[in-house]
Amino acid sequence: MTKPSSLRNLFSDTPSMQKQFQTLIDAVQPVDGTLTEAAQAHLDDLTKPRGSLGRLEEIALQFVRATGCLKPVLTKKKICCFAGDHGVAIEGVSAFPAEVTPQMVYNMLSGGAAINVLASHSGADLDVVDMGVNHDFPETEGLVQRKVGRGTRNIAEGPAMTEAETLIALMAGAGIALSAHEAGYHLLGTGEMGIANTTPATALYAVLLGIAPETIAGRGTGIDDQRLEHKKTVIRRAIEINQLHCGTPLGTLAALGGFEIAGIAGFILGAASVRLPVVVDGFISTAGAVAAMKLCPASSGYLFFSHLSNEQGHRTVMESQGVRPILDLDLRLGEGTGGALAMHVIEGAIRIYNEMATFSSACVAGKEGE
Ligand SMILES: Cc1cc2ncn([C@H]3O[C@H](COP(=O)(O)O)[C@@H](O)[C@H]3O)c2cc1C
Ligand SMILES: O=C(O)c1cccnc1
Repeated sequence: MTKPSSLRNLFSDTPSMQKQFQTLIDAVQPVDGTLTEAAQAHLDDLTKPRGSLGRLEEIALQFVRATGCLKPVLTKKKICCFAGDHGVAIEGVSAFPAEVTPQMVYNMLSGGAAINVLASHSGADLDVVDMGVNHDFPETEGLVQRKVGRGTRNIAEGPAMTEAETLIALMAGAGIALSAHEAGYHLLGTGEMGIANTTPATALYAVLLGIAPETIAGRGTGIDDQRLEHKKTVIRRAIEINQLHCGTPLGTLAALGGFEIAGIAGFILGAASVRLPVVVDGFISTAGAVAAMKLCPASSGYLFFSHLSNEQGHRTVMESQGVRPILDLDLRLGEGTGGALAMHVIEGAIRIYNEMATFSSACVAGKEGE
């Protein structure tokens, strides 16, 4: 499926790409834990019993630590939906044909997809990023062109991408986050579109987290029992055939990932390098996040896991990371939909932190005995 692309030719110098990528990773600093005490004291001084806003308080603390700012601003939000095709679609692992990837990109560009509605509902701007769709799109507003190839190779037969292609996709994602930072965004969200991409996501989890793939392989777009068994076989074959390439997180991402998944991982690393928090969507976006955290553990503090996907396996993955996602709405769509919804909650938490009165400013008596 993959053909040479102009982008790939531009960056064919792998050592220099590796150097650039290392510079990006080195720029990611751990979140600022020294602010926790002051931020907690502020939360405790607001006119409410201590801790009564539960996870909103935790979210506000995390946002302060991530941004390194005791008075954080959160008004401008952007969701980037990364799109890519997958060679493994030919194995019949999805309930839908691969043509749906470009068709859904067009749908997003004309405003008709779920993510258009929910991004607009949460006041977030939306860009669709062509990381590797097997179709040439005309220049369109809202479409960011970063095509690395026209779909990955079939992971059941060998590596999805070369390490060079993976570095290009990672750096493209990082560049998009850096541009968003320059444009003044305060919070980013991930999304994805790519028929068959629950298959590489599952294979990545299995290898990066050491989880048996059959326990986390799910129905994706709605495959039946027979196709699910076949999908598990395909994933097992992909892991086996790519074993030699999976010695490092980068090698694993290249062998078993996808252009949009690598784009998401890079997007997260780019955002983390400039202390820009990212809301991670569901099952596939989380695979990009896990890859980012394996490549650079310090990036984890910048991530808000938006929701628990209904896709089989997401709970196991979240538990393995010690994460309790913000929402649990039985969503299993992707595109960034869960992230868009969780932005409401995060924005609510920051408004609470910034706008509530304190006991002294509102002349409210404190807890008896204190
Ligand atoms: C119409 C349509 C819209 C979507 N929006 C997101 N996905 C989601 O489903 C796909 C992954 O599931 P699988 O691995 O089973 O193919 C991805 O494109 C994901 O974004 C969609 C899928 C379809 C069919
Ligand atoms: O949770 C998700 O993101 C998801 C689940 C199934 C299919 N597509 C996306």
